[in-house]
Amino acid sequence: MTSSPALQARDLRVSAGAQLLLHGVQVQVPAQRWTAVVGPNGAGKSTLLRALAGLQPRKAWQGQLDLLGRPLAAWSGRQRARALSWMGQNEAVAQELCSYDVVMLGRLPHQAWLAPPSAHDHAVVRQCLEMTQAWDWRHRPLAELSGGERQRVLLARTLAVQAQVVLMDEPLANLDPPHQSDWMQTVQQLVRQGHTVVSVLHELGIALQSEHMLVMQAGRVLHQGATHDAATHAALEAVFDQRIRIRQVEDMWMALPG
Ligand SMILES: Nc1ncnc2c1ncn2[C@@H]1O[C@H](COP(=O)(O)OP(=O)(O)OP(=O)(O)O)[C@@H](O)[C@H]1O
Repeated sequence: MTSSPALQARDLRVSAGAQLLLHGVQVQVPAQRWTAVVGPNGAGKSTLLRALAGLQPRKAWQGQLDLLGRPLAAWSGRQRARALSWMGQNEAVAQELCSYDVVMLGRLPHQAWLAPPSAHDHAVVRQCLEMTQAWDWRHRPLAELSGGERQRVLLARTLAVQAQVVLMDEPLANLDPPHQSDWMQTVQQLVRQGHTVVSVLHELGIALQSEHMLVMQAGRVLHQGATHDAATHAALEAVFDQRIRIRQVEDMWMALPG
């Protein structure tokens, strides 16, 4: 790894009551790269992502978590909200808010207490809604939108933070294939601009286009490394019980039925 990692977990244990969900994992997320977190249902992907985002209650985890080279605890809430943006799975967002206002929530870490949004905030919100092709329904409340439309508004909100590190849990849920492809291009653009992106993905075809991969199973990180390494492909095949095969088809890595 050439520069220091954007996110680092050392001997990270996360528990829920008496149950251990993550068993002392070591993770290094390279800066300015796209990392995909993959593995079967219940492997601990969301649990890990939430911990890296600092969203696990303090009593639920042990170990060390660093964001951009500093312990998470050393960041103020506001600093962290600017440096790291988060898109969760089935997030509770006020359904009565119109899409525009939902995306404006992404600008909160940049605004002074009770200050109205600046012209720049409005420009960023517009740009992000246009990027995810959600501008047309900016006046509609979230409750009225389809699953995919809603997801694109939430993606726009995540982008509106303009954070250095962007974490997304199953961002492709409900997106149709063209919008999945758009999402991938947005991520690649973010990385070209110097951002770090980490996404939990079940869509292995898309995950295989990432640069770095964390392969999880049963609360452990079985493997982490360059997505195109043979060892990463072997780990992927192993965690899915050899029921998939990773093959290159016309210059593109794909997951095929085993
Ligand atoms: N609050 C909780 N209390 C008890 N068990 C939990 C809790 N949160 C998660 N778990 C369990 O921890 C394990 C990992 O859950 P997690 O959501 O991290 O998995 P995942 O890899 O993201 O799964 P999926 O692909 O199905 O979304 C699962 O077995 C889940 O049931």
